[in-house]
Amino acid sequence: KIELQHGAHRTGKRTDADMQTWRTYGLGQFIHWGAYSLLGGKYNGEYYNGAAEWIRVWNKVPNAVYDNLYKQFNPQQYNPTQWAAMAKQMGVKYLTFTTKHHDGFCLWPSKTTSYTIAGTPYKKDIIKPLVEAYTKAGIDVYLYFSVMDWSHPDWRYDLKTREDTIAFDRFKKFTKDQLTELLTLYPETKGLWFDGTWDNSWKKSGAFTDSLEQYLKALRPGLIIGSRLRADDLGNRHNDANGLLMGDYEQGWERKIPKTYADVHGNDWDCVMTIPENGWGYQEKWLGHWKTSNELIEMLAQCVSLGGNLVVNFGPKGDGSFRPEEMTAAKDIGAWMKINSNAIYNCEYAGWEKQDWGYYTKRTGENKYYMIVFNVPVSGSLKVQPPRNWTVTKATLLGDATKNISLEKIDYGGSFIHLPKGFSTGKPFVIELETQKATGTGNEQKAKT
Ligand SMILES: Cc1ccc([C@@H]2N[C@@H](C)[C@@H](O)[C@H]2O)cc1
Repeated sequence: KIELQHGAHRTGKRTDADMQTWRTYGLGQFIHWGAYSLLGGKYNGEYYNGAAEWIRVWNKVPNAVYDNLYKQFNPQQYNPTQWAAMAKQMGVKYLTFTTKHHDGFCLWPSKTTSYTIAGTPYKKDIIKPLVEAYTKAGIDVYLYFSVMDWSHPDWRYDLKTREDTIAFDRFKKFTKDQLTELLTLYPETKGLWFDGTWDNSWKKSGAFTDSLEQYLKALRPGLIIGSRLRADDLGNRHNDANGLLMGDYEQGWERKIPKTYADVHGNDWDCVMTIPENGWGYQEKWLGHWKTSNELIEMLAQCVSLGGNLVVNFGPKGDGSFRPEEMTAAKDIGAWMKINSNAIYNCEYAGWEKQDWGYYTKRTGENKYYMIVFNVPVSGSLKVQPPRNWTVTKATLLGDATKNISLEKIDYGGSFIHLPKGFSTGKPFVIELETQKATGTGNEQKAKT
């Protein structure tokens, strides 16, 4: 064990009510919106082949051009009530929204810089009406904040000289002031989602990241902050030098999903996912493959089956409207959740042996299990093999309990669920299992020799 002043201060999961709620979400929405949304990954008729919100680093866009884009930001179609309604219909339980991305443009009227929404033709605070609309719709709001800020003269990638350190100390104060504004202006928000914390300057600021987190949590008791904020005494991020997670949940799953429960290391976690291949801000042209609604539903099932949440990203245009592909995804996922959300909300890792037909989830606190089925075997029968002395007592198809699906015990353990001949819904479906754990002497089930 390595002695650390600024490593993890807690082992194991947070057990308070705010974190219990976070665990129940299942499905979230990310929204990336800012000056980059005005370009959509394109400049002078050419497309940037990287992530659209990173277009400022493309040498074809002069910094002076990019840094003045905000003077055109005037989203007359911005309608946070409509955004919240779309998210509500989709079945989303929490939103993560970009208050400031790496470019430094603030979507709230910050007093710490002139590079804010107040300096745009739109003038008005974007965040307040958004927080109100989503909170009113019953969706919790989390604020994305990029520590790295390309617009700030005191930002440093590394601390090589005394001058660097003096400048970066000013930058740390600026960062703390901005975060204080956000927590003070938007008291209904539940957490902060940090990004832009991978550079050496931040890795060398472990003590500051620790005191900043403690300051923010004192300012807002219950605040939820992932593992992407902190660095320990030695510059380790996410896990400290002793392998302990620094944060309320693991925030490393960006555009990737754990393969097995072992990969989760007993942490809470969520996966943030783009619908197109890469790129979070609005991109006029989606290159390559983008996820179909069924693919997104399968990612959702995968995440919840391994004890996490899936957060699907949307990148509205500069005018505040969404792409048709995103609206379709929201509608399709919403239609599926309307029937099957019992397998997603308030659910956790089931711990049953995974079968080829899909994923198990378990309702927290109950002996209720769910089968989220993507692949029906050629036999039309789904094998369920719970741990020994668990038996399945009832199987019900969500959305159509009349469909008679029969249950047959298997002599070598578990059950078959026989689907009606020619059964197909054309999309993933869910079977709810009521189960019982056999009590008694336990020798009812002869161990096979
Ligand atoms: C290498 C890399 C750095 C930053 C990112 C940012 N994190 C995502 C959540 C987006 O904000 C993206 O710009 C993505 C990849």
